[in-house]
Amino acid sequence: MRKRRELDQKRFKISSENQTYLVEMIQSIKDIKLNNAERQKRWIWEGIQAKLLKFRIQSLALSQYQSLGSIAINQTKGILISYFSVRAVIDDEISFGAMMSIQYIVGMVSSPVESLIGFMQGYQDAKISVERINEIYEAASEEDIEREYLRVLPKCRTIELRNISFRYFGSGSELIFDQLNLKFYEGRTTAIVGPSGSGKTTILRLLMRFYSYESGDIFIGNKKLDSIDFSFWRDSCGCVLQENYIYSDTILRNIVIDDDFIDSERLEIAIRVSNLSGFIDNEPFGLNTKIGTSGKGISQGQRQRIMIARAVYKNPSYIFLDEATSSLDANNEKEIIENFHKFCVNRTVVIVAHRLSTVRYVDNIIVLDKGKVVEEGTHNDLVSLRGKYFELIKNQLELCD
Ligand SMILES: Nc1ncnc2c1ncn2[C@@H]1O[C@H](COP(=O)(O)OP(=O)(O)OP(=O)(O)O)[C@@H](O)[C@H]1O
Repeated sequence: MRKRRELDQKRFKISSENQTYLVEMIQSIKDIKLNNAERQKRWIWEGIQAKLLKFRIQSLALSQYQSLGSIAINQTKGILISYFSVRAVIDDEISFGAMMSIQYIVGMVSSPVESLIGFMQGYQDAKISVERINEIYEAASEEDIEREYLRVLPKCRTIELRNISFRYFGSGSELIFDQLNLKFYEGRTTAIVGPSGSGKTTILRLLMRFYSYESGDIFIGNKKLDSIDFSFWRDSCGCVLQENYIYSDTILRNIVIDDDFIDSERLEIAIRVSNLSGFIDNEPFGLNTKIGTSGKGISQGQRQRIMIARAVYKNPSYIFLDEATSSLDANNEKEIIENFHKFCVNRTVVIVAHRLSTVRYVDNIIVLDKGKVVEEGTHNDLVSLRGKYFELIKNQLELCD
């Protein structure tokens, strides 16, 4: 059993590696062609297949040993019983007829014994599978089930990060934030700007509670974010992240993800704000047009607009946008930003952006560098400061002037 479990664990690991690799290959097929990397990638794939084959042979050998063992036990038992019953006949202890009866009974019993051994093997396999499924069932929940969580937002909706220290698991010992302090004021739009890798997206991920921080706290008004129910909090947030996913479903079901009942008023607002009506009207099935892997292909700009509509449909109190308009053409971007400004009144909004067009008119800009706040203020304040913000956007300013 122990050997079987060990083999199964190894096979599971290598099968997962195989699957991850295949998914990555399918997703990056154009890039592989572009870089003429077919041969190199195929070698890696063949290496994984060879490892898989090795484990398959090992588990096949183990099954053979087990069934050989059961045959050997069965045959030895038959030989021993024949031997002793023959000896008993020779010693005149039993009659020849009795010996024949014993042989007959033993023959009748051996088939159920073989089935029992087969059953034991099947039972071991089933037990290993159940153990693996249980690992998922028994995985700790995001929330502590013993604790009571708030299902109402505090009156004050300002978000405050106090002394947050955070590092990604497995990325060495490097802290992404060391005692970071930040405020996103209620009812205002704050933009986070900064060089690539400065930690902008990570802040949004922490706000969405995808990761836990090492120390410090995030406050919503006077309540710790930790004390608010996870799903309630995520329901209160409309989020457009770079990792958002388009499902293989209709446009409608990509905007309205989890509601059985579709609120037509909210849907209309979502389509209007994200400027999607032209795109939807041009499709023969309108909102019911299938998109995603098994549907109609969509452009990056259309994808972003669907994500914006998804966030708006939730009618959230908080909006977090990560480069949400980076793939839009200038006209679409302008219209969507204007629509969004109207929609965001009285909502707390955090925008991560590189484009000046997105951050220029926000209430507050936070400039992040290597996980630290280096400047903060309005666009005009920061431009006249001629510091880091100015450095970041000066090329775009020249284009605008
Ligand atoms: N999933 C992850 N695992 C490990 N490290 C990560 C992960 N995501 C980001 N990082 C690291 O965290 C740091 C901050 O990354 P983040 O994506 O927050 O930066 P960013 O300012 O949003 O960058 P960009 O403008 O390029 O999107 C980077 O050094 C990056 O290498």
